[in-house]
Amino acid sequence: MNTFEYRDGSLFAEGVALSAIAQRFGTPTYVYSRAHIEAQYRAYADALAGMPHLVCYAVKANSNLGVLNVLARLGAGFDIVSSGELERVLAAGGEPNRIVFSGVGKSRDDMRRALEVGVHCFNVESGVELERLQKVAAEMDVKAPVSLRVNPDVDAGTHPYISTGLKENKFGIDIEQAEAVYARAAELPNIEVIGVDCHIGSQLTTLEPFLDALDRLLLLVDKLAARSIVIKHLDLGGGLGVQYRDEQPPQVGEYIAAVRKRLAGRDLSLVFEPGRFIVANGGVLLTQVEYLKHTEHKDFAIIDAAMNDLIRPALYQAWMEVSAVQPREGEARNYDLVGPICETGDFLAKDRQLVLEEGDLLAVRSAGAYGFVMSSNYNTRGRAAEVMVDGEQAYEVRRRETLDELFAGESRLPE
Ligand SMILES: Cc1ncc(COP(=O)(O)O)c(C=O)c1O
Ligand SMILES: N[C@@H](CCCC[NH3+])C(=O)O
Repeated sequence: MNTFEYRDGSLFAEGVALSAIAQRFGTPTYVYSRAHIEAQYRAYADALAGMPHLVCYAVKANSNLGVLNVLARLGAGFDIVSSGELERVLAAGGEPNRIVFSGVGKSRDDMRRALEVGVHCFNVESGVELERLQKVAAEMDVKAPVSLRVNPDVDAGTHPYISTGLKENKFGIDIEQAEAVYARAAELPNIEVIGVDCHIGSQLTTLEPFLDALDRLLLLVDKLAARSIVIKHLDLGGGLGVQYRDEQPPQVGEYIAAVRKRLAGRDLSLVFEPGRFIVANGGVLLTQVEYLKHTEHKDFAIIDAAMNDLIRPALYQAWMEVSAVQPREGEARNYDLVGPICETGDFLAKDRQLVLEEGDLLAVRSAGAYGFVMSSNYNTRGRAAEVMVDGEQAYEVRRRETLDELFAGESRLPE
C-alpha cells in the first residue's frame, strides 16, 4: 500500500500536501502515514486469523509514541530490546502481556522492570543470561516466562551488518547447544519455558531462509518434546523485506501461508516481530535544498537533512528513493544529495537525475523504519521533527529538538 502519491503535481501524504507540512513544521521532518502503518499491521494479523498468534511490532524500527499508539490501538504486541523501549510501549498504551523482550544484553534492572510489569516472554539469548534471569526472578519470587532465541545458522542473504542468524553472529544460542540450555532452563525453579525464538536477519527478500530456519526450529521442538519440555509458541522474529527500489520481497500472506502449512497438525501458537515491514514505506524524510553546488566533476544538492538524520545510506550503502515534492520541468542534472555534516560519507543519495532549484523540497522515501530512531546529534544538530498524517490531518508527534535541549545535561563546567 502506498499512501504517498502525487496529486496535481504535488506529493501528498494521505490527504495532506508535503509542501504544507514543510511550511507548518519546517524541515528536515519525518512524515508518517497512519493508514499505511495500520494496513501493514493488518496484513500480518489477517494472515494469521484463525490461529493463536501475536504480532509483536519491533519497536526499534520506529519508537515514536504516536506510531506505537496507533499499533497499540489495533491490539498489537511489541518486541522490545531495552527498558527504555518498554517504558515507551507502556506510555503509548501497549499491553505488558503482549510484549516480548529480545536483546543480547539485558541488564538486571531491565529484567526486574519487565518482571514487575509482567511481559509475555523473555527471548533469552545465552546460558549466562538464563542464569541471571533465574536469580532476578527468584529475588522477586516470581516465575519468568522464557523462550530461547536459537541461532539456526541460516544465511539470510541480506547485508552482512543486518544478518543475525549465522554461527559467527553474536545473537542467540547455537542450535546445537539449545537442547542442553533448554534442559537447564527446565530445571530452574523460577523459569517457565514457553517458546522457541529465532530472528535471522533483516530485509529478507526470499522465503527460503525463513522456512529453513523454521524447519530447524521444528526439529528442536520435537527433540524437546521427547524430553518432556513442552513448547507452546514459535517466535519467527521479523525480517520480512520491503521494496526500496526494485526488490521483490515475498507477500506477507504467502509467507504466513507457507509457515502455517508446515505447522499443520501441531499445537503451536505463532509470534512474529516485524519492524521494517510495518513502517518503512509508511514514512518519508522531508528536506529542503539549501544550495546547488556545481563543480567541474560533480553536481551537489546540499540539503538540510544529513547522515545524523538518516544514517542508512552511510552505514549500509542503502539506496533510498528521492522524489521532488513538486517536480519541475527542465533539464535534469545528475545530483549527489549531501548534507551539511563534515564527513565525506554524509550523503543521502548519489547520482540522481533531478531538476532542482534552491529551496525545493525533496522527500526521501521508505524512511519510516530505522530512520529517526538511528538519528544523532552529530555536529550539534537537533533531531528532526516527526509528523503523523491521518487522512486530512497532520499531527506533530515529536517536535524538533531545540539547542537548549541539546545542552541540558551539560551544565557543569570544570573549575
Ligand atoms: C530480535 C529482532 N526482532 C525483530 C527485528 C525486526 O526486524 P525487521 O525490522 O527486519 O522486521 C529485529 C531487527 O532486525 C531483531 O533484532
Ligand atoms: N538498522 C538496520 C536494520 C537492523 C535491524 C535490527 N536488528 C537498517 O536500517 O536496515
